[in-house]
Amino acid sequence: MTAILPATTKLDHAPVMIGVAADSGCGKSTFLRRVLGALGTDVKPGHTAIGDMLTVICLDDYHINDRAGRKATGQSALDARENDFALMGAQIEALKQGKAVYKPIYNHDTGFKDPPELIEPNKVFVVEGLHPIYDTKARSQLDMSLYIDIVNEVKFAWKVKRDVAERGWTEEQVQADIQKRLPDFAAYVDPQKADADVILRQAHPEDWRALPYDHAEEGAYPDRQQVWGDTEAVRHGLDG
Ligand SMILES: Nc1ncnc2c1ncn2[C@@H]1O[C@H](COP(=O)(O)OP(=O)(O)O)[C@@H](O)[C@H]1O
Ligand SMILES: O=C(COP(=O)(O)O)[C@H](O)[C@H](O)COP(=O)(O)O
Repeated sequence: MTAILPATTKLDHAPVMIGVAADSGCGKSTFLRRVLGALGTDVKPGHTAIGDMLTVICLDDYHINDRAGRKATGQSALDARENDFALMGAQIEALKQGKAVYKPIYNHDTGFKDPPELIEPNKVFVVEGLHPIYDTKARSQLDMSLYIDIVNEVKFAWKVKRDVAERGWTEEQVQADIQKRLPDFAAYVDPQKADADVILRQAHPEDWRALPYDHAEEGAYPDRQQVWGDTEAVRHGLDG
């Protein structure tokens, strides 16, 4: 199957391309679901969130191996060798040029790769995941890059809660996985901060338990602004 092809949708301008990087459990998907919700456009049902003007692509789809394959290599999904940066860079470049792509899919529920899906042009693309700023080719296509930097205590609690509730793991399994992934986080994910245009941090991480967040309330959640209003944006590179 051709991975890059002419688009059926034509754009007047090149799309805006934004990268959002963070470790697992830092709230990337939650944050971007809220952005899509705030835009108020319809979102097509499917693996990738495609709204009327914004498409959010999850870069986990570029994992080379499925879960069993990673078990065989003994490498985590954070390891650069487990991610197809050549295809990721080529497809992000193609989307930026207004082309369509057949993007692979990694299915977190099954741990398998699903058949590729067609992604057509859109006005704005967000590419979110563990490594949007890691590789030069993908990074060079971005108009803006953002790194979400959440303290360990908070992100690990969020990850445990989500992976137990939504991905079928036990708390012990998630804790063990977190410990196993720590060196790869330091080697492959955290360094992207140096190249990010913007770093988002919680201003008061010690208060996180007081936040009235509940996944079940998604869609009818009254305090969205409040939660992310508690976030400090640190701008890099403006002072030279
Ligand atoms: N702003 C937030 N406030 C409170 N809890 C949050 C927030 N963002 C995310 N979470 C919690 O963290 C979990 C993981 O978030 P998610 O968006 O899936 O992370 P990522 O996509 O970075 O792996 C969510 O299921 C939710 O329980
Ligand atoms: O860490 C991530 C992304 O996580 P997130 O979606 O939380 O950002 C990897 O995609 C999974 O570890 C894949 O491995 P598995 O599916 O075996 O856990």
